[in-house]
Amino acid sequence: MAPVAENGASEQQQEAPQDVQNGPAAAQQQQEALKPVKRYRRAELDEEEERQRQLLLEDGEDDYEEYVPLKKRRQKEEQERLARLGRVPQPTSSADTGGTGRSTDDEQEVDRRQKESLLVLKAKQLQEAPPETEQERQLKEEADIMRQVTQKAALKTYKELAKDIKYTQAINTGWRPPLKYRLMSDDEHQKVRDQFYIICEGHNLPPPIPNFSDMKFPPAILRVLEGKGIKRPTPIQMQATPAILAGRDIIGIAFTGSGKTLVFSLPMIMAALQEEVRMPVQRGEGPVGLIVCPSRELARQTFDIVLEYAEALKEDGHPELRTLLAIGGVDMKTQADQVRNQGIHMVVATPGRLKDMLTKRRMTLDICRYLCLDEADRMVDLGFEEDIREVLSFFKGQRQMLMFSATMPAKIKSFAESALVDPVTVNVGRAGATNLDIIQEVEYVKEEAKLVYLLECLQKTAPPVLIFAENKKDVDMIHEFLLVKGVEAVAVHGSKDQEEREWAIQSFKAGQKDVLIATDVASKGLDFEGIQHVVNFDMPEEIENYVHRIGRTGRKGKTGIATTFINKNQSEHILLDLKHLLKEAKQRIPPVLQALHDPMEELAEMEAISGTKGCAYCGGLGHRVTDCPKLRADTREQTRKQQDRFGGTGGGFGAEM
Ligand SMILES: Nc1ncnc2c1ncn2[C@@H]1O[C@H](COP(=O)(O)OP(=O)(O)OP(=O)(O)O)[C@@H](O)[C@H]1O
Repeated sequence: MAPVAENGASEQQQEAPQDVQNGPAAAQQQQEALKPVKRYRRAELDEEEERQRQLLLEDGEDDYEEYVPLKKRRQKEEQERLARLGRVPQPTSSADTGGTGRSTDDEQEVDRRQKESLLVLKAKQLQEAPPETEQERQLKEEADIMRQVTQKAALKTYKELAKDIKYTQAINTGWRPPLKYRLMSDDEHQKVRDQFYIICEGHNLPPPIPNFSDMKFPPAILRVLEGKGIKRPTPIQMQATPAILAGRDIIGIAFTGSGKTLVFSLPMIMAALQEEVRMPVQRGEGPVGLIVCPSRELARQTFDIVLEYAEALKEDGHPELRTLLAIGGVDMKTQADQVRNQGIHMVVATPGRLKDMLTKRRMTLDICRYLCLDEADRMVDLGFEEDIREVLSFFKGQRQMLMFSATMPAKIKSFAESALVDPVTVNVGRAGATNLDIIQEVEYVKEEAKLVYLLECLQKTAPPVLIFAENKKDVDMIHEFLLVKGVEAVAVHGSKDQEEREWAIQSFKAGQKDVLIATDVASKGLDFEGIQHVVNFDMPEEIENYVHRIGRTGRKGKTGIATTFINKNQSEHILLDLKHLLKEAKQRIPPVLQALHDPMEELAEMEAISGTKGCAYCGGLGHRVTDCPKLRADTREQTRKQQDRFGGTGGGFGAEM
């Protein structure tokens, strides 16, 4: 007897007596219903499956693939393999052989293979595979290295990490491009990008807008821009400003002097204004927007710019926007009082002081929704990564995050991407490329002849001139020498106190001093008016620093000269990087660099296959990541730090025992 369905049948049986009263047809239907519902037997199920399959095929689903058990699949594959080798495959199952059993070598081979573990099979496969070429091996090695160096904890708050909070949409600012841009097609927007060499990545790209008034800035801001002779946006401003105004997270890469500061400062001012109008910032509150810079000098410069635009807005009757400069070397109490007494809208800070103020509860990021890391890669290089991570943990909700620099090696880019929500990358020129408005001259000068030759070099152009040296000691030595020779010179480096640093920069900016001698502290982001000539008293150890140093000239479309002294004290690596930069910028390559053996010439093919030019770690064009001196130095430094943490090289747990 067929099995009875447990629920369905019994319910139908209960309802039956009422329905029988409704005539013969109904009675017959009822009889059917009264039949016990049977469970399908296996054979019937197979028939049913076959029927469904036929139906699917009739419906045009002709990509149906019959399920074949793994064992059968392996046998089939093996037969095909043997057939390819020219050996006649034998039937393998007892069914196929008519129950004669397995007798041939091939069958035994198949049997043995089926019993082999996946690991053994994989090892055999590898043995059978064609040998790896040297290029393939190196590319794999490079990929491994990059995977290791980019595997860092994501830039997120502790709460976001703990609760696995992921933001998927950009912040809604309410800003939209004017209608005429919204009516334009994507192709039309792309034409504008192509015209200005703007390379953009990301979803739903906002349009490039080639004038400031269409970005909907208030008249006060347009007036200040015009007063500074800033009439048309530069390519990075054209594309990145609308994207930021629309609330998007951004990685902005453009050559030195291309106007990146305005790209992130103006939208921050607009965000602060919007917030103040919506709900005025009270005592103890703020900031709404935050810009973090790697040096005090750069923070002050950005702060001054923000102040100027905020003042102009106030003059035009907009609410007051208060801005705080939070940098080391200045009394923290004054900075904290400003927050406590009035509340602030915007902060421009260096990472150390910012972290201090937050941990000491002198300021919160409770209402902060805008964060920009200027010279982001340099900040990570300078060891501020952990400070930034800590600062981030003070945010209470989603923030719009922006990262800018002229150099952005792949390792930083992928690290940055971990923090950004649906980001837009705006690239104008290759990251790490030099500004083409700079004439780069490289001269071989013996160490002992450098000072004398420097004096001669200063004759190349009129002041102001900037001189860079790697070491503080050299900066002091050059400074003294020039003062003795009657040159109006000032000097800046990290060991000078804050007052001295500020005075030197201000007097040089104001044109009271002709020459500024500095370590790399002054190389990133500082915007000095009309520098004609940058002299590199030595070649920096990292090629990115060279790009930033010489980028102090050739700004605002003016041409500048950069002279770099090299000699045998420089490593071949950095000289090769330099040679490639000069080549890329179509500059004269001096014979001493021409003569260098260049391994990259042999690796040109690999560059084409991998699509990565030069080193993915530091951005140098003269070597690959497998040969990167910076990576080696960073690894050494990391090991040293780890050893320190565990009690020094000879100490640690071992020493305690
Ligand atoms: N659209 C513009 N037209 C003309 N000048 C501009 C424009 N935008 C900015 N500037 C001016 O160009 C100079 C360089 O700008 P900024 O310092 O922002 O460059 P940057 O890209 O940040 O350079 P760096 O990479 O060296 O930091 C500034 O003096 C600024 O006032």
